[in-house]
Amino acid sequence: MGAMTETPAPALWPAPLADGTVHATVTVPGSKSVTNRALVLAALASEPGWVRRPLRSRDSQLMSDALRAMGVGIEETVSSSSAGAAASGEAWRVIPAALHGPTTVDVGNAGTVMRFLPPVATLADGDIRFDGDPRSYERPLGQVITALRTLGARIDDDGRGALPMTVQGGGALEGGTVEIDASNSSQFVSALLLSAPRFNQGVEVRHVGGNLPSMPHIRMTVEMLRAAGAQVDTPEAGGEKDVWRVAPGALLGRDMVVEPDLSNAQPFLAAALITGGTVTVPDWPRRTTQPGDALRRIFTEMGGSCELTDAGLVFTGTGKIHGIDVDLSEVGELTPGIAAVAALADSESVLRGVAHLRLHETDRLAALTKEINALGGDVTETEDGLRIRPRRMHGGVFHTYEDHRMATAGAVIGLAVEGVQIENVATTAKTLPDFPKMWTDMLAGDAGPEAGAGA
Ligand SMILES: O=C(O)C1=C[C@@H](OP(=O)(O)O)[C@@H](O)[C@H](O)C1
Ligand SMILES: C=C(OP(=O)(O)O)C(=O)O
Repeated sequence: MGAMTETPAPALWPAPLADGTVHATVTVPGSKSVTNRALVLAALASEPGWVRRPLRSRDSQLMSDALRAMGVGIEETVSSSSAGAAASGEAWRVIPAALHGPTTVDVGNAGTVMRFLPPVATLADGDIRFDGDPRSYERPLGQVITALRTLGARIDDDGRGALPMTVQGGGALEGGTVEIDASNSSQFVSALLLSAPRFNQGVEVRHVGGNLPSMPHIRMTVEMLRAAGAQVDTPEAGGEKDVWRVAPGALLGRDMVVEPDLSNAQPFLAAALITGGTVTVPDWPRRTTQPGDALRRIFTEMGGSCELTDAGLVFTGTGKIHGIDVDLSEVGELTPGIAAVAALADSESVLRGVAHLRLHETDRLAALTKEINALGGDVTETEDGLRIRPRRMHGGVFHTYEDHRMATAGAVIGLAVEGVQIENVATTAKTLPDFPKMWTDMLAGDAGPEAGAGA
């Protein structure tokens, strides 16, 4: 209906060029994956619990809004506890309740919400409709829908194996044994396991199919379930390969402290690597299931060095960046950031094992190839990843396809290439709403909510 109704083009954000080496301490907000699992487990518990230092972002907001819509109480508090730093700061009190519909869950473009909540909805009394961003209609969900039907659920969908759909919650789910092909997303396995203590028979999930990606995220699910009191059998604990079992039983209301999001630390560590500077990330866990921990190894192989100290992870670059030949199937969400660094390296890189990234926020293999090449780079898609030959790049618009990790990858390239403009940098709000400010603060010498506060 004419020009007045046209949506304005998203703003362009001039990615700052680094004018020297970066030296900063960057406090990274909580992990998306841990926050959204903690919320689900707390909502399914038999007593109230706490989620401390949660991530506050679009994906975690969608998760808490959806749980609230099904009846769960989530009270947001800020505590200045004398029990130590881990207990102070933002804390969400989660008060479980009988889940009910009718309601509609907006999943946005959050894989964790669109996969983890349909099993929860089977436990609700009433219809729970699932809808989301246009991309959510394209991201695979069919394996979860079919598995839930096998376990006793009633789901009304249009037969495409994707959103939108309605779970006709019956207040309980029988559970039992189910086979799924989770080669497109580890989240299918995590989804079935997370709610399984509340299924009458628990669950036995048997993955049948190609290579299962993102295993650390499945280990995160298992560890968090166990921390909440669930009994879980895993392949690692001497069980059958690709088979997980969760026994039925009550979940405890726990006090969970969310670790910093190590995958969101990636662009900041990359800045140290590229500029030959030092970036410290406080509270880097000594032991974690987060895939971002692999950055210590990967970015060291690409030319940096790091040390885990009492101040956190101290990562130092030399300004020299080496190419890498690496299988990223376990840590797929790190691919855009690694590709950005690889485009600036002194030799070719091959990133393997990540065909499933074509089904993420956007087709990440196509998007990275197109956008890096538009700046003069030389990237080709392979069957399961990317081949990146570094070449002198120039400025231009870096499109982000509503993918937070495309935006941060573009910012990394912009540190070394003048005139890169990131289209819709606001899309980083999916998991890191303060990214533009954190980035400019880092370049000024510090970043993060506690920076400069003497913390
Ligand atoms: O369970 C999780 O929290 C996640 C699992 C992974 O998904 P895929 O297995 O679909 O790659 C990861 O990429 C995503 O960012 C978060
Ligand atoms: C793949 C990702 O997200 P999602 O949880 O939406 O799958 C990601 O954050 O890289």
